[in-house]
Amino acid sequence: MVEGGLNKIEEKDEFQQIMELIREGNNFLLSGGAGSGKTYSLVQVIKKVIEEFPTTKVACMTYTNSAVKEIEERVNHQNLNVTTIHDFLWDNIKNYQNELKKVLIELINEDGVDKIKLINDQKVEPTFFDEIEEIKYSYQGVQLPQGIISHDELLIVANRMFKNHKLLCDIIKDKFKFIFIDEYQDTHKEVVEIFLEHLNKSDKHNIVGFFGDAMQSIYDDRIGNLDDYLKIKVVTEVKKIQNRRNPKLVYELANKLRTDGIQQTHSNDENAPNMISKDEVKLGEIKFIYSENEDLEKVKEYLGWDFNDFKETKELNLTHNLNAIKGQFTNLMSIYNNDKILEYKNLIVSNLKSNNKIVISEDDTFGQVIEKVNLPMSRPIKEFIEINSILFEEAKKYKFILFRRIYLKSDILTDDKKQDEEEENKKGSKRDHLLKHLFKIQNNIKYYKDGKYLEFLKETDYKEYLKNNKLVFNIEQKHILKKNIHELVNVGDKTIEDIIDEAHSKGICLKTYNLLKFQTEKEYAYNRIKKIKFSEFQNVYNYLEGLTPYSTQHKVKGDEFNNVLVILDNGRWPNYNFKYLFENNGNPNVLERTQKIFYVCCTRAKENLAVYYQNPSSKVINKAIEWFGKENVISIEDFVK
Ligand SMILES: Nc1ncnc2c1ncn2[C@@H]1O[C@H](COP(=O)(O)OP(=O)(O)OP(=O)(O)O)[C@@H](O)[C@H]1O
Repeated sequence: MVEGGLNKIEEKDEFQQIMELIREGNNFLLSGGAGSGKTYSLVQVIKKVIEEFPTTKVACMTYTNSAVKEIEERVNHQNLNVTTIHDFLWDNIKNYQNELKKVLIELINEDGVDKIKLINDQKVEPTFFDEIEEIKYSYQGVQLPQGIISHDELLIVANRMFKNHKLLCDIIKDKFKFIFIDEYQDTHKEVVEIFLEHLNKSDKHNIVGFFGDAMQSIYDDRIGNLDDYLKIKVVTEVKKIQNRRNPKLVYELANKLRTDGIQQTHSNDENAPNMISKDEVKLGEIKFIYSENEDLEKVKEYLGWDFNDFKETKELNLTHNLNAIKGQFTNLMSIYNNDKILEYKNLIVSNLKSNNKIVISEDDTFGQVIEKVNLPMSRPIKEFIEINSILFEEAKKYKFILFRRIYLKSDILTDDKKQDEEEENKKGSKRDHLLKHLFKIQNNIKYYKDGKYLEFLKETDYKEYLKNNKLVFNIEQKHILKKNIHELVNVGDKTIEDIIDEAHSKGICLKTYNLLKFQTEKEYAYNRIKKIKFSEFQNVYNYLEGLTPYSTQHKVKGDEFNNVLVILDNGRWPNYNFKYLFENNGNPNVLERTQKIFYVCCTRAKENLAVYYQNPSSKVINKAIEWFGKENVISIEDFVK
């Protein structure tokens, strides 16, 4: 009887199986290899649920704001609420300020919650936040004493809020009968715990659905898989086996790379992008190209792809640093990523957190704190300071209470989540106020250059500028605006500071309060950044807007392109090692991480895939022959000959 029932389920396609689980009131997990059409299924399920349960609301959480936008556009229904996970959690707890304050105090005072700690691990009274009007959420560094929590803290706080408060669980279950989570494998453990454990406190009923692929879990501190929950049958798994994106050679290679045994086949759906007809799948191309020396240009020549067609042709490097060299923004990258004075400051800050004997006063400069803490410098820090002695002298003069809050990290520079102004202001944006301002200037320039005059008029502050100067927007002003933007567009060798000043004085992009705040509170960082040429910032802009052929291997998850070139260079990142991957050895964590990122990269290709390895061992070449086939393993030196 049971067997018969199971067979019946297996005959149904994944969509039908999920709908059946939903109707029976079960949580589900749709897992499937790359290109199996999980996003497509997610949209299909949302549409069906909205149709079948028209009086209920559906919450759908996904990773990036661009994914949010895509799903919203594809479904476009008032009963659907699509957000990032962080925004969803914050929206659902932010109105319970008293409880938020209590939970924060509980966490500050609790041992073992390292992420939520005050300086010197100071413990606090229950009244600690009484003076603060409201707890806020912002990406810009933790400022716990002011009641501001950031990205990572939010997850811990939200988790505790739901754990402590059954009422909150009741409210959310009442509000959303369906909660769907896309790319579940990259979700933090705290989030899964909320939905699969804490919500059970409430007797109300709702359904949680997860979509994703354990093989594509490429971030370390995330849940990775739902095996523990599947075992106790809190969630039922539905597998998607067919591949709709990749040509045959690519998905056959992907089958060899998977470590969990899932083997994909193509669908018989003639509308799928990888099908020529109902019965014939595209073959595609795969190549493993190697050389003894750095020969990337020759590799590209050999491939003959049009890398200017950056929408369909991508070169995937492991790190933003590698892309910064190719995309020519190394100066900005090194300020955001490699300021050893700030690194030293961070070490001092964490030292202070664990050492309550040193007393810091409000007037202390960074220089005075250095003397009080007397923390030895590592060699790279010493060397950096030797080369940048003037910068170090400047840094030492800043008040420590402000200087300690300066936070530069490559993530801030390379965050591509925000694409339009409305999104810019959303919580969760990693960009600092200076970068936001620079993006606004460059949007103006780009709209004008691309002939998008309506967008330009919407973006520019010119009307506000005229109002401030008691002028009206007449024909004469239109001419002046045209002249102004025309001049601004030619950035030449002007610095970031020159362009900020010029855009302001010409009324194109007025300096905001937030910019001024950055300039004064983060003067040290601003003084460094302002000297860089604006054209270098434009390179960053183009890179982040996808207007270059370069991308990181992590960033392309979920995307697809006709031609994909994967560069197998570890970029001095010890977490990854492509040699281990091909030789199947080395540190198991590094190996697993590399296997996953390589799987993600290879499965982006809709037509042609090439990987480039410099200086491989014979063991690496043998593995390449096994995976790619002898005829597809090519020495670029042979090609040149
Ligand atoms: N039923 C379908 N009919 C036609 N095309 C489909 C169908 N399902 C998916 N596709 C197409 O197949 C491709 C892969 O789908 P999708 O991006 O949803 O896969 P995915 O499982 O999310 O992949 P990944 O895990 O690699 O991100 C897309 O181009 C999508 O539009």
